Amino acid sequence: MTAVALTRIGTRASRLARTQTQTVADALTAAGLRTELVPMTSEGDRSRASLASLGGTGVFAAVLRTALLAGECDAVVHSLKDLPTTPHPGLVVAATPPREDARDALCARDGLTLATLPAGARVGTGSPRRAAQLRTARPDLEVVDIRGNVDTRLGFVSDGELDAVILAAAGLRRIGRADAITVELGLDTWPGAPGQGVLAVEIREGDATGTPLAAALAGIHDVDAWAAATAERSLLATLEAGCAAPVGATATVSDGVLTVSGSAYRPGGGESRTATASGRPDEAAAIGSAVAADLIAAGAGAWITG
Ligand SMILES: NCc1[nH]cc(CCC(=O)O)c1CC(=O)O
Repeated sequence: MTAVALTRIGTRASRLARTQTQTVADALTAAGLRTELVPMTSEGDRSRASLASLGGTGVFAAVLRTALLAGECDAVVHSLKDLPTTPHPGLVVAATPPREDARDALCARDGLTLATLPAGARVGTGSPRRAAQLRTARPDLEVVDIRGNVDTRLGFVSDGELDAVILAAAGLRRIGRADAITVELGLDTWPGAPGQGVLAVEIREGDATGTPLAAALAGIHDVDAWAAATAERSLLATLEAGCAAPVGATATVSDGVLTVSGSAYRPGGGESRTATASGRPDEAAAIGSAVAADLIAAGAGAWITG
């Protein structure tokens, strides 16, 4: 009798990370693998310092990737929007399951909306994109820079310190806190981060072909989520921007056509540019960079590097 090898899946300790990783583990178990979660703490979780001072994009992913390469686990699950756009040597994203909600959500006290928040209301976010979108939509609000996991951020509203926070709808749904959402912000006027709502399962390159793990991951891979994420991330990479850039992107596949829209915001608010293109899903990367080139041509470059 041959025992099924154990697949160890590394995860950060936050409730969101554990829930996301468990979802993937359950799907792999259903596909016949034996799985086990291996919790890890990243510098991004330990520290309250700004993300930029910790090294920016990728601080959350770094510990998991090191453990994966060291053989301490066999797979890791990332929120794709937190993953740098440059591939990591020796590792591959082997699966993106079907996308969750790509929208941002306003979580406000007393059921308030973006339109009904009173002038001067304090709205928390640590994201330069969300801050710029807020300053553009409602220059009369006070944007407050916050850090912390999803529960910590929601706590700022329930304890009265803030009037609202903006979070990803996907994360709130995954941890069962959709009840905190007062408004889902429409992607047309409020695009989310490139890759938002998409999970990425990363494994060692050497395990990517001919293994039971690769076969099981192929079974949970969603080609539309992959095409959309590829286009959005290519847009970000062409802008030479990271997850902290004031850039939103939204791509969808419908009737075999991939449509990609990107928006860049002046960090202080008041101005933005949007560009759109469409084509075949297998041209996702090229379409994403074409949209980025249009944004640069329209003058958005200064907001990203400056
Ligand atoms: N940067 C933190 C982060 N990374 C992924 C998610 C939510 C899940 C997702 O977008 O897939 C969140 C929380 C948030 O932005 O509210």
